[in-house]
Amino acid sequence: ATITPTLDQLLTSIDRRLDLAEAVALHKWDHQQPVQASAREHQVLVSARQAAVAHHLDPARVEAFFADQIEANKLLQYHLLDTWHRARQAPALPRRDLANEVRPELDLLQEQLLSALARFDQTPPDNCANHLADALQHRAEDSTRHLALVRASAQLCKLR
Ligand SMILES: O=C(O)C(=O)C[C@]1(C(=O)O)C=C[C@@H](O)C=C1
Repeated sequence: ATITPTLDQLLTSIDRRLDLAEAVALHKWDHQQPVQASAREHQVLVSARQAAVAHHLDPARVEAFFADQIEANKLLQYHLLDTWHRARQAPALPRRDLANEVRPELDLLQEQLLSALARFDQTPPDNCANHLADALQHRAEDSTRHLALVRASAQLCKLR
């Protein structure tokens, strides 16, 4: 299949956000916090909606896109926590504070995601769903990441 650069750039940004799920899950493991943080989700969605206009994007499109990013992030977190519970331990990775380090980094990715989404929406590929499926297969390092990418990109081809 042909590589669609705008799709590829968007998936790279989506992947970067998913990469942070491990640091989030480690913080939640250490501090026995639930994965679900509804107030924070609301903040993320409000902020994304507000930034949509500057990117000439429909706020509803942006909210749906970020809701999918959050769902995919939670999917990875639940999976990681399950793995660590089974092992009775979490990996000895450097810890990063959720509020002071990881969430600000998630916030920084918002702009990158919106730019990439705007470029993608300007020239969506023909046979979008087929292109997407090929790109996801090509990109995912393992079946868990593949599933998370599928979840994160659920509405990408749903263009008005
Ligand atoms: O900030 C957190 O606590 C996260 O787990 C990250 C995130 C997100 O993807 O932005 C995901 C799930 C939470 O419900 C809130 C936000």
